Amino acid sequence: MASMMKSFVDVTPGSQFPIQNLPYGVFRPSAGASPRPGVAIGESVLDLSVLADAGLFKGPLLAKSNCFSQTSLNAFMALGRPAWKEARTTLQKLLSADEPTLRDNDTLRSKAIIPMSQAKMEMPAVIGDYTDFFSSKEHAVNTGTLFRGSRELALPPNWVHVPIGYHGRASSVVLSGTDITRPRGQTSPPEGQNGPEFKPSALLDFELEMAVFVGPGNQLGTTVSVDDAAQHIFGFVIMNDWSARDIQKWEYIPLGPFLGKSFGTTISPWIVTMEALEPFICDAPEQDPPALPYLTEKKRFTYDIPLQVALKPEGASKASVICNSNFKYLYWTVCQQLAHHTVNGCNLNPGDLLASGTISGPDDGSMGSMLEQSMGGRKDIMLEHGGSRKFLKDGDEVVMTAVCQGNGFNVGFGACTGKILPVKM
Ligand SMILES: O=C(O)/C=C/C(=O)CC(=O)CC(=O)O
Ligand SMILES: [Ca+2]
Ligand SMILES: [Mg+2]
Repeated sequence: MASMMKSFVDVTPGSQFPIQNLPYGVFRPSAGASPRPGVAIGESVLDLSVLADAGLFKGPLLAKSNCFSQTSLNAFMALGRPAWKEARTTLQKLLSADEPTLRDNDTLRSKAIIPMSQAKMEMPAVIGDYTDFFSSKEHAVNTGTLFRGSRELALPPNWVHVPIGYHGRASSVVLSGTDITRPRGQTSPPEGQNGPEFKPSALLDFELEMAVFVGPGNQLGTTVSVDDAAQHIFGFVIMNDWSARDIQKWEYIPLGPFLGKSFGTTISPWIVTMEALEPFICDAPEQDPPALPYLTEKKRFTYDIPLQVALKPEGASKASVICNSNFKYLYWTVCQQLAHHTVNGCNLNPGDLLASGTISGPDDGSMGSMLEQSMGGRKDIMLEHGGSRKFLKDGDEVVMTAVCQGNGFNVGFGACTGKILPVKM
């Protein structure tokens, strides 16, 4: 049984990275070394390039592949689920407590397994294109009310039929830990003035999201059906879609978000695979009205992934939790998003990033942005360890985490963090 599996590598009870997880990332074992693929195990990183060099991927799909000698995971992503399953089987065997190959080979083991504290994480993939959806009904109603007035007009009439999204900016997707500079830009005319202002954003916000990396893509002019969509998804990361609400509000009609969101988007470094998430499959919300046939799944499912956001002001010793949400709340599933993205023949490529949209839940504690929590800046968000906020201040660090609680083990995502730097002169 998967839950009974144990590794010879030290994994403390409650670790986010037991042998049941094995998320993929790209890291440098030392500052001067080249980036290479690895998996997280306990407090360590297993170097897949070392295993590949030692000829330890012996299965039919990976024995001759050079995908683990690359500086990104794109080539591995492109191989598809049978190769991903082969890799997982090989890695779980090599890492298991009763398998001597790596466990008893001191030279190989010390080369292949390094402390995570020593590893410098890099972007896991070259992201060609990044799309952000808008799939939480709670978030859509909350922001719609704040941006457009009444709760009745909040949800656009297309929302329950179309998984709405916008094309984001891939160049500014950055890895967890990267500082984010407060953007400046145009904002609405202040009371009594008729021209816009140009100033540092005063309404800087986070958006709690998850995103999937696309595996095998599709040719331009072809589609991926909703029931095949899962075969095109490699795995999940946590994502923070930083948003400057004052810039966004002035610019977004009629073409959607532009500079209010393209100044930085942060992802967590470890990609948790669909295989690792299997124990956390659950029902997705029922859809009313029913979706069009091309969006109707034979078996509709999503994942139970508890999410948390904490805010740590500059100099504070502790971060204050300000949101507890869950991936399972989303109305549109990742399979519906991916099928919709390709239904016009648009091609997806390995390494493309599809983000869920802000994940808000049904109660006050589960709102995935400060815009919602502060009711558009009308209410203070109290920080449990002191202070309050309406929007982000310079020096604030936002820490997003996600841990699935399994039967005797956890499957975690690590953290997606970023700190706000003052606007640059
Ligand atoms: O309601 C709006 O007009 C805007 C909403 C957003 O800013 C959300 C967006 O980026 C999509 C999402 O994260 O759900
Ligand atoms: Ca977003
Ligand atoms: Mg963004």
